[in-house]
Amino acid sequence: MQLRFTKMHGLGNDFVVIDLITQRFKLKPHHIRKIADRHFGIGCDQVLAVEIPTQPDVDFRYRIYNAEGSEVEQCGNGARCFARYIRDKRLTGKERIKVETLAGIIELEITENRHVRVDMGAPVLDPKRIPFTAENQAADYPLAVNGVEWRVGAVSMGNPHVILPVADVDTAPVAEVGPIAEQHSRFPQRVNVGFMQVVDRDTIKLRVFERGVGETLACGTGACAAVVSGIVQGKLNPEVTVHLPGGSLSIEWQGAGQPVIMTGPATTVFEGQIQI
Ligand SMILES: N[C@H](CCC[C@H](N)C(=O)O)C(=O)O
Repeated sequence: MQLRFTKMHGLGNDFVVIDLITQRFKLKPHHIRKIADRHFGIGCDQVLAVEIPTQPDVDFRYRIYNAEGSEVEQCGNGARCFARYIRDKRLTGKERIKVETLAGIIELEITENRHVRVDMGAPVLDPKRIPFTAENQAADYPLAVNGVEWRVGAVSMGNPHVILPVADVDTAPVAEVGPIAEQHSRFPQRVNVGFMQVVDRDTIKLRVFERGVGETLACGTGACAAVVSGIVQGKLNPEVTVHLPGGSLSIEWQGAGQPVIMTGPATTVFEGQIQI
């Protein structure tokens, strides 16, 4: 079958977006792996599917698949691209759209400077719901990775994140520690691994080794999780600029029970068709 797709990225975290409303097709893991393959397919970090919602009072359903084929709960950079896609394809005339994801409903808004503002919902800090094995909820936790004891943050944005503090992201052991931490036994659903350098109370630098992908140029939910962890640890103010290798995001969190607001760009690169 020929599938129409749109290639997009959010700060270099790249996506293949497929409209499964006008194209009836059931994506299976091996399809995802072929589409995501940077040599034998199109190439991307994640595949995003646009679907009809299953819940009332929601505009669209947004399904997210990591390059390895696994379906995941949430994707921040993907959410911004999803909003841009819906707007550019004129699939809605609304300024704000409600989107159903595995992690729950998120609200997307296209701002005047073509950036996208996303209400990512409230973060989850209860270890049991991340999920993360720990006696009690804490601002940070001891975690032994490859024989080194780290003090890490653990946060879910619908998907699990562990945040490792580093003095300099440029020399952070992402390639060595990322894959080991991703599979750590205390994260039963594996985990996205963030390496966070606090520059000042309003600024961090971040690199992320993503679950099911590897290091990406940016991770939206990773940026949200890192800021939440830094605020909980008393290191950051409520509005933070997050500098990632692919660019910068604005993240805002006013505290427990409040949603995390992420604002940043979304870019369409090209359209195409793939025989699948
Ligand atoms: N790898 C993530 C999903 C994509 C998240 C990322 N691309 C973002 O922008 O949030 C996971 O397995 O939870």
